[in-house]
Amino acid sequence: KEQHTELFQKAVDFIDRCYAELGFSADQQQQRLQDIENEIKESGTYTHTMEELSHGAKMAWRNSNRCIGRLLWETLEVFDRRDVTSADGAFEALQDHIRYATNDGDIRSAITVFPPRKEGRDPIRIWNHQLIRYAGYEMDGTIIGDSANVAMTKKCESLGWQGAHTSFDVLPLVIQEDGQPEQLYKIPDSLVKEVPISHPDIQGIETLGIKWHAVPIISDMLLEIGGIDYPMAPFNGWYMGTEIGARNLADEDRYNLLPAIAKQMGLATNSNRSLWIDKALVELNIAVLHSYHQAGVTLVDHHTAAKQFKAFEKKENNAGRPVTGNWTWLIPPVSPATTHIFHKPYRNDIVTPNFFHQPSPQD
Ligand code: HEM
Ligand SMILES: N/C(=N/c1cccc(CO[C@@H]2CCNC2)c1)c1cccs1
Repeated sequence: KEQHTELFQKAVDFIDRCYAELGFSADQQQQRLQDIENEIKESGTYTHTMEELSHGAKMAWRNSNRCIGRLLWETLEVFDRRDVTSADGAFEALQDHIRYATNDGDIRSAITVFPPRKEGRDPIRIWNHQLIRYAGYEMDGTIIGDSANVAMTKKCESLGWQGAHTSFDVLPLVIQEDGQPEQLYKIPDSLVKEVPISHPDIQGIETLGIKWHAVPIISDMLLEIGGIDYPMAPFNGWYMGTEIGARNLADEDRYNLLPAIAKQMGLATNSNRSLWIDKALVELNIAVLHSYHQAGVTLVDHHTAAKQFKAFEKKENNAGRPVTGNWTWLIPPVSPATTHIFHKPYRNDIVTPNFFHQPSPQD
């Protein structure tokens, strides 16, 4: 059938490049393609070997146009959990991922791959955007916690979850087996490493009681490799400081902390021209970088990250691979024009393997 041909074509394209990169011979490649053709004819799909899955996941990171952290694409730890089909089993695997990635602060980049989509059905899905995120509560006009997560918080409450209503309640995981009602799982507190935010010079900032979690673990994107879709493949790296200091804690429709920082700095906030917002923003980002360093938690500043991305560009050119990128995401939200990225264009061509946004399980 034509969709078998389409799938086989995607497999050929992937195996060609993957086996060339892994140094396999033309014969090994031909033999593998023959096996894949037979498997597709028999079952309508095909199963990646451990090696194909591992290298495919690394290629997907390397092809992520919006990612500034791609220099380290080959260091990704890949956990093959295609054996997991129950929500309970998935919860165990997710706890293993959090433990491995956190590594007491010396963060290790990892991805856990759960079973692929089969005949249009997803064996198992996670509803969370990231494994560790803070609840957001709407209380008569004001919001407590992370306003980005108000809907997810409501979803968890509808499933019986009750948060403590602090600004930093870690949300439970919502996991759904195909055709089953979604289930709630509380991540043990001992697994959630957090960093209290203080400033090296401005003492008052510590009194604000701000903190953030150590490890970002994206759990709602789809990993596509050679025509096979993996709708549940949570992956983590470490944060770039600006994500926390210039967006999560600074955006007006997130924690909106710039006025509070300015107050601790004794800045007048009644004139734009004084650039008080910019002064508060820089000091908050200094505080984030200082705090993660103090806590021994891996974090990269946006200048270092940009230099690493430059090294990635050079490495890819030497490998004869074009670098694709999404400029609007690659430039950092603080001092973008001080990085080389700002001053050059990038082609935003989509190359697979890659990570894609997908409808959330409730859609
Ligand atoms: C190792 C340290 C890493 C750093 C510092 C880093 C940094 C970043 C940053 C700053 C963004 C933009 C996020 C935003 O603006 O909201 C991003 C996007 C992205 N990163 Fe990385 N990254 C790292 C590792 C990884 C890993 C291990 C993967 C996957 C295996 C990955 C895949 C992606 C993807 C797919 C996006 C785009 C997400 C979207 O479209 O919503 N990154 N990265
Ligand atoms: N540092 C990171 N940052 C992000 C990477 C991908 C996505 C996100 C969150 O994206 C949200 C949607 C747009 N901005 C917030 C953050 C990483 C997460 C997982 C591996 S590295």
